[in-house]
Amino acid sequence: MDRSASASIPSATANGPLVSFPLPSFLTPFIQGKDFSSYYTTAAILVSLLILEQAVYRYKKRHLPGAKWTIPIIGKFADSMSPSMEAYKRQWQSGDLSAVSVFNIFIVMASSNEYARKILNSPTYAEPCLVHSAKQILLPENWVFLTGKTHVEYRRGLNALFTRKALGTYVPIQESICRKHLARWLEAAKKNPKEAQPIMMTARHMNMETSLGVFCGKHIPEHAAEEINEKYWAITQSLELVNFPLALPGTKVYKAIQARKVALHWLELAAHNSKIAMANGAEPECMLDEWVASLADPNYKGRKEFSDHEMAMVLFSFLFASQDAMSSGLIYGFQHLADHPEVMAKVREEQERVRGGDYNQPLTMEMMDKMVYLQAAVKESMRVKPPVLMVPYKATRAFPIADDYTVPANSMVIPSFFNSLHDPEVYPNPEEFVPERWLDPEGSANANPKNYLVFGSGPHRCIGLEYATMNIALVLGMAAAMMTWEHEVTPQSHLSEIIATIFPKDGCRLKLTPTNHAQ
Ligand code: HEM
Repeated sequence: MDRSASASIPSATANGPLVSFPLPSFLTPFIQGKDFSSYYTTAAILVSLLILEQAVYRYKKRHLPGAKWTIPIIGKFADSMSPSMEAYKRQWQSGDLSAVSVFNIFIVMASSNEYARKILNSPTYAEPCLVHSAKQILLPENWVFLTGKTHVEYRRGLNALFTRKALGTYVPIQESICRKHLARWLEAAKKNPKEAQPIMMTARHMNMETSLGVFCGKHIPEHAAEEINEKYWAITQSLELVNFPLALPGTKVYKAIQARKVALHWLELAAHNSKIAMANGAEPECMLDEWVASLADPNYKGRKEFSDHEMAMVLFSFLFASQDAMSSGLIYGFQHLADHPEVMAKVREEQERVRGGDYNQPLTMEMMDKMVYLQAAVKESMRVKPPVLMVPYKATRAFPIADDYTVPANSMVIPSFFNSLHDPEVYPNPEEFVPERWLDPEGSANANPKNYLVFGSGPHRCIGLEYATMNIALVLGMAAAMMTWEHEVTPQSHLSEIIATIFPKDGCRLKLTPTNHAQ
């Protein structure tokens, strides 16, 4: 071994190791010309760090269920790259609270209703942290990252966009876009009437156009909605728990950032156009108009000035929060109705009754209110297959979540909704799709609203929940009027793919046939 070069390294490490032992010959090429002692030092530091990593993990985990040792450095990274329902269920069933570590981020999963709700309703201890890439995609100044009082105040101003009056303004936009898309689906089905087609991407496309139509009305051109839709898939794909840290060209986060730039460009333009239209005395026709009108209302208390960029960021946060969740809810809605012909028949009967046999009559909020059975079916569909399985929060300080366990400060703490929504005490036969359970006001489902965590709970509870439920009902009701659909069940139909939200693994393959009411 050539140690002659040792004189050239700093004196503090030049004296060689305290204990020497023979080195395997395969290592010698790597240490040619280097001071051997530095390798011992480096190795000792590395081993100490790895031991420390395990000790810290064990110290934080205490008695919680979870692996006794964490995989050095990466932890359960591989699992987080390819999440599966089965693995999640195992985790949730391992305990009301359980522990994992990914890249040294210590994570506490909360699966019971009590603990999930406690996290969502303890803003002094925990705040949403979304996925790792969210700040790069949404921009750090986006309102969704506000916390505490500033968040509450900002959000209060946005409530004007989801009042019953505002929702009523959106119904005609939703209806016309829905009719247009379903007619397109039927046109495409005509070319190959015997073959089922997956609705995964076509349903996403309809949702995107509906959202942009509702948010921006005529202030955004149709081709912009096409462009945003085309690029948006890059954003969905970037929503992994942990991403490659640098947004270098070619990475998923880089592509998502490019997609956001396109979306923000069009949304800013729409905000600008809405302000001009409202200043010229137009009636509100979309969400932006409702917002501008609410700011001009003399009774409105709160901040009155929002730049085009700020408005665009709010709309983009809505798109970000809704595109995947709404698509998941809608696609499972189609699948559940097709798999339960007895429910489908009741939905059709209700459509006939509420529309009085006139399928050209424009839909209104009052008509939507009368579709009680359809609404129960939508609620039940999202209970059985909750679009959002869990929401990552961060413990902003030591969080005494249970008598015998405190979540260490800066840990991730993840309330999971599945067990609450599948609690057999509240929802007997929880795996079964039974809309009737929502029709009995005294029944256990309605008596335990705290279990229905589809939209979260507490200060960050979904702001768009009424709109989302109404939109899914509107599309399914319209589809029930315009077509029949048959589900081609494959071995993958009842397995869930997790891409930010959950989807049937085969994309939900449907064979569509027009009814007499499809124009
Ligand atoms: C089926 C569709 C949807 C589902 C299942 C869903 C679910 C959720 C969930 C679970 C949360 C987190 C709640 C919490 O932390 O407690 C959330 C938050 C949020 N959702 Fe939704 N959502 C849906 C549609 C929408 C729509 C249509 C919009 C807007 C138009 C929207 C806007 C938001 C926003 C802005 C937040 C964050 C609220 C805040 O931090 O204050 N969501 N949603």
